[in-house]
Amino acid sequence: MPSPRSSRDRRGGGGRPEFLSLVSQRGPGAPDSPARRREAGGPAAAALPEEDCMKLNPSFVGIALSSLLAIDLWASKRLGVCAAEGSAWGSARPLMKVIEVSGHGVPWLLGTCYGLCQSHSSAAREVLLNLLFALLLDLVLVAVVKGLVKRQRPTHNKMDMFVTISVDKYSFPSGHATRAALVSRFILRHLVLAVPLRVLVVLWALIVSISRVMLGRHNMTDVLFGLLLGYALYSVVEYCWLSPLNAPALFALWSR
Ligand SMILES: CC(C)=CCC/C(C)=C/CC/C(C)=C/COP(=O)(O)O
Repeated sequence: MPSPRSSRDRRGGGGRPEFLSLVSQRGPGAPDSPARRREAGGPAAAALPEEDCMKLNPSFVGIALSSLLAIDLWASKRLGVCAAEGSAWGSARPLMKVIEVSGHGVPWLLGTCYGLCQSHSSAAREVLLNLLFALLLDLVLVAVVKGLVKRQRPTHNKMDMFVTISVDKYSFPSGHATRAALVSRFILRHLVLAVPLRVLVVLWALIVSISRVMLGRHNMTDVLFGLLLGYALYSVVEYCWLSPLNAPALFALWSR
């Protein structure tokens, strides 16, 4: 019966560490396997071929990513201080839930539609119509990414959120963070506000984002990616900006 030692030697160990992933990908019997090369010749033949070195990179990237995700899970759990009534900051949970509603899709959609119905100036109508377009685009994009990535919400999350749709059982990216970044960038660009109010808008976006982790709804990477996505999405909205010139039928509809 072969001893563990002899089977390690057969894989070409000989006291030197071996990258099993490479060996097992090619198989010990493959004609160009490192083991065969060592059997065939001197030190030059024992060196790893260039294509094998290239194949090492994905595993290093994989290890780096897994470590990052592990840190993300660990830190997000520690920061989930309002995840339940009994958590360290459980008494702040009701306030966090108010902040959650302030970044929810329903109030923003209803508020924008209400504003559109009430607006009498064409400039206000144009801005609000584009805000509505931005909010809908954001909902669709977040739903698509959540459906593709299918990352589960943190285990410490209590699923007691105000109005959700089916993909909201997934957590990547945070829809609240995406909306917060998108809406705040939109407001800063299209509303004339005094500096303190502009600061307040940015603070609101940050507080909504941080509260997602504190409530235990998300891991930090969900929120960070959400913020980036929302920020980038605003550029798309600006690029596709709807106006009476490029969408006359739409504006005619709202001016009736
Ligand atoms: C018109 C239409 C389909 C409205 C749906 C509005 C709605 C229910 C949006 C969901 C908002 C929500 C709960 C997002 C989840 O946010 P996370 O930060 O937890 O990802």
